[in-house]
Amino acid sequence: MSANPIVAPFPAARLRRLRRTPALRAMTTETTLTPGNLIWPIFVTEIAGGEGEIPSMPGVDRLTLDGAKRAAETAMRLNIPAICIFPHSDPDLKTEACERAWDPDNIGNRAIRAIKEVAPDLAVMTDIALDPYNANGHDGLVRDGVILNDETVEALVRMALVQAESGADILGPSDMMDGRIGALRLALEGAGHKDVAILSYAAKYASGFYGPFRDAVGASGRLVGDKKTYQINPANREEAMRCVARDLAEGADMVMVKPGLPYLDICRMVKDQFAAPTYAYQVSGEYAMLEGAIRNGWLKRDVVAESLLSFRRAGCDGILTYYAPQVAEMLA
Ligand SMILES: NCc1[nH]cc(CCC(=O)O)c1CC(=O)O
Repeated sequence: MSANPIVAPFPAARLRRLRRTPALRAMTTETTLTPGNLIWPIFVTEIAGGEGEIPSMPGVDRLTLDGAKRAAETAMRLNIPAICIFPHSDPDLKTEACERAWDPDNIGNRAIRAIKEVAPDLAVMTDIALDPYNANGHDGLVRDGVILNDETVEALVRMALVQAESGADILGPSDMMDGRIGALRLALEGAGHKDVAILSYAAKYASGFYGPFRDAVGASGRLVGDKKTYQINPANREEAMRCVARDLAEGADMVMVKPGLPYLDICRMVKDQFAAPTYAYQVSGEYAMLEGAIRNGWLKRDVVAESLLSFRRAGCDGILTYYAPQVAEMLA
């Protein structure tokens, strides 16, 4: 936005004139929020009795496969174009080698197929990272306390091909290893999955706001150390721009900034610099903050739509948010 608005001196300019009535306000609304802007992240469990509310995300449930199907139908009814699957996998089957990440019958892949059965037109997005299947909770393979980059990328490629085979429309690499987008794109082309899109978690920060998510997928107790050797330092902007530039150059179709609200400056920079499809993830900790305050009566529920509108104002084409169904219902 480089325009230089001309404002007449008062009283020639009375900026309140255009705020006076709902009609005038509607005419001068600059940004919009529609269900088409939303991607709905869901948690799917394979553990008997693992379904139900996530304590640190009140109002968000872990779903069974049947629950995931019902969510897909809800998304279709509400015109939410995409659902994003996060697996809650059996802790006894987590290993250091993470083999289950590329098992066609892991809960993530079963959920893709289940959703495609009932809602073939719904876009299904996945998560590509080893953490749901990793004994130590990291997104990458670990040897002697070091997160291995290149070996992890090979594992991610295996994981991605199986997800594509299972019917995923959009792959979401959330691991922050170097070189994964190029490797994924090459492998997808090679395997005939040329139309599978990649939404890269390109600017993903080492944030404290992921806490409730790690509870939701059962990774909290396991994580040894932190993710600072692969996720971006929250102090950095330029580094995020390099990550986005690199991922687009390697073949990402869309890019994401994560977390959302505390990183709106990054969203705006990405949109302005790269003019690519840009998404933000309003992460679990942001959900917990809003929902906690709302449930305590400290905030009214309309802050939810306001928070999502702020992403649109910051240049995002869409938002991954646990509030997707609630907001879509409100907008309907
Ligand atoms: N691959 C891990 C992953 N994928 C999505 C989220 C966070 C989402 C949220 O907090 O809502 C995380 C957590 C992490 O990096 O530890």
